[in-house]
Amino acid sequence: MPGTARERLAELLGEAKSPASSVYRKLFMADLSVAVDGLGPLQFPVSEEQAIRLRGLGHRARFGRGEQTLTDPEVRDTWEIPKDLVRMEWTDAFKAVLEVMRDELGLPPHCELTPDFHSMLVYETGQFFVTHQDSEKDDSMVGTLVVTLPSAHTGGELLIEHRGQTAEYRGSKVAVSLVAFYADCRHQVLPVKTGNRITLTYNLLLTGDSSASAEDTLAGELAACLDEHFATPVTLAYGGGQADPPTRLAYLLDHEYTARGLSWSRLKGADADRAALLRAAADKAGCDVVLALAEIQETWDAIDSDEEDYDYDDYLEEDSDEADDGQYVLQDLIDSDITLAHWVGPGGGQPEEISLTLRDAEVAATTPSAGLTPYASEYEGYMGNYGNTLDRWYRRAAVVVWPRNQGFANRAQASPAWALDELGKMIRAGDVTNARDAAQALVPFWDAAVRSGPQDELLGRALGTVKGLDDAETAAMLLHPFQLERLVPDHASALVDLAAHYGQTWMAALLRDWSEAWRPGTLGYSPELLEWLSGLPQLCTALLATGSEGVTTARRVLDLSWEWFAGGVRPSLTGPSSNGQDEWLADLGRPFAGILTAAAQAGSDAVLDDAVKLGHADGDQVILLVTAALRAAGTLPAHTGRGFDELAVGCAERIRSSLAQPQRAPDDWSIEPPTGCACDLCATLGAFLRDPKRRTFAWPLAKAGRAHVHALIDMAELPVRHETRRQGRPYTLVLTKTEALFERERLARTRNEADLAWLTKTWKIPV
Ligand SMILES: O=C(O)CCC(=O)C(=O)O
Ligand SMILES: [Fe+2]
Repeated sequence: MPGTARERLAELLGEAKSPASSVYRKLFMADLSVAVDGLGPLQFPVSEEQAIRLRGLGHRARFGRGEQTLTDPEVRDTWEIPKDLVRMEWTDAFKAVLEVMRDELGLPPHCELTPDFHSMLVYETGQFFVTHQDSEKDDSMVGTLVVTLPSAHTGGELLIEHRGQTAEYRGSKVAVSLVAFYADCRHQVLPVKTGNRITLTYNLLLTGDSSASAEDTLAGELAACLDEHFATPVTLAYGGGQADPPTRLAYLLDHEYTARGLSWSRLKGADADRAALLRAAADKAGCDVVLALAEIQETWDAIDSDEEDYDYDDYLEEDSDEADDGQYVLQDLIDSDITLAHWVGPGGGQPEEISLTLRDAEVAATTPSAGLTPYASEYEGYMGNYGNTLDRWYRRAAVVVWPRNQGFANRAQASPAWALDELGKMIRAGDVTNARDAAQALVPFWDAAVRSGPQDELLGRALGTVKGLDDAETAAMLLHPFQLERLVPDHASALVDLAAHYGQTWMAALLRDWSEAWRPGTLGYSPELLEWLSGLPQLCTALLATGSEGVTTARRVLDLSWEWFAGGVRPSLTGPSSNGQDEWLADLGRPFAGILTAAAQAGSDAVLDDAVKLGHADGDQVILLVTAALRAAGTLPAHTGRGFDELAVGCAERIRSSLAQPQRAPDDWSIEPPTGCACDLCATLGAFLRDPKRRTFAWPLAKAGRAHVHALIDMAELPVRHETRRQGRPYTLVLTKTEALFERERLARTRNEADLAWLTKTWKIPV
């Protein structure tokens, strides 16, 4: 068999026929003769007359319930012919049929199924036997064989249940029917509707060694595939060389399951047999198994089949995202993503929520996902990178196998919270060396695993755990994937404990590491981070409450916060303003106030001084930022005044001088041009904007030029209307200065007056 170990494994599991639990065969009438004392040989098909005479020899059949043997025609209504009156003779065909049945029941070839005659039964019209299970009368009894003699009758079907499925068997008028079933199957005989149903029942005994069954052999082959899989380095795509052997194998089952319905005992159809085989194989290979739920997304290059028949259907279907999946023809698989989202251990129980993204080399499946029905799909028309794509989502159960000694790493990757708890347990048990070793096993995937999980919750656990490792480097490694803005007041004491344990240099490096992702200029894009800055006073209060190590730690947090905030805001304080930017600056008031308040609490003089300095920045924009911060200060826990007072004074001064500027004359149409571009077009534009007399400008300009000018005007929100007159070549761009120029300045003045009044009143600034 060619291919990788995991491909062979999938193929073996696909071919494995699950053994039947009941089987049926027919023999010729000539293969059996039955003689009954007092009646002579039976003629096949058994006539009504012979059946009546046969009944005459019998008695009501009993049935077993617990220790008792009862007769109750409500439960079992049939005639039993005393067994010592009956003699059967079979041809060799009987033995051959028993061998076939043995194979189909999944029993090993070197064993023998021996029939042990049990009873002869006659069901006359109306008689039956309700659902029951046969008692195993002998240690070697594995099942029952029911032989229905040829006779004309209807009804009297033998129903046999197994794993929620029911098989139905009927007798024949012209043949001997044989049904064999395992002793654990519940079964019943439905009422006979016409005629007589006559059966011989046998206990089926199994002799010979059944330990090396076919299943056993298959499990051995599968185990060999697992051994090879876990020992073979992975060949990376695109000539990327070789990587370590895989640490897990996820075999995808074929049915869809919900997280709640995920259970070893509720697997459907062939899934149950395959899972059982794989478990047996894993056991042989020294591996552990879990049953997981896989979320699968596949992106296919696809053709809309409607587009193929342009002439006919094109007009029928509007373009739509809602994919009628069957309408598309799949071409190539562009991308596939398989993530395990839940799992249950080998012993079952509640599914645990996890998250583990699998690599291709870790997945095997007998049925590719494309051969199943997705639970959702979405079609996207031509997007540039690819042609048309069809996204499909599947949810499949998976049996996940890993070598026993890789159990910790596998579970840890799927659930970092679990890993931290386990480390904690080892530490508490005094097993620190082991805990350190286990932590080292996390290195290859720890960052990615933490970053894809619920970081807020994890950080608390991590802070509480790493001190006990008593190893600065390992502790730093475990904390590395987190971000500074995940810190909340509840973490304060654990964090300060670490500073005390590993030293302030270690803490400084950790905090810097945590703010590494705060790239300059990302200020505008992180509402979450701005919210965190606004909450700094609470965090600092908690840190300061822990004592002097807490003060140092709080100051470090503030230094980093201020460095990033000031770096982000400074470039926006100079240059021309726009409405969008004004709004943004006003939104920064709360985080600014948060930093200042916390800095005052922690006595971070450097931060406070620098903030006051920022308040003196050139440009009127700073007024917006500072007044927003001062207004926000009212909503923060009592500020100490230091910093805020100086800012308030500076701001009031600033507003006064702005108001003292002469107002724009009614005929002054000059506009301050945007900075930043030094091209010829911008020079021409600038000259027009600055000119107090010119209101309109008809500018013949080719398309690219017009686009550049449009963009500039829109971005700087200049009070200038732009229209393109589509006449002549090139077209003419017509620019017109609008009344908004005066309106905006009037508004700014009104706002400044209001702010000044508020400042002088609330911040007690001398008028
Ligand atoms: O008569 C049959 O088909 C089955 C009888 C039976 O279930 C029994 O004897 O236990
Ligand atoms: Fe039975």
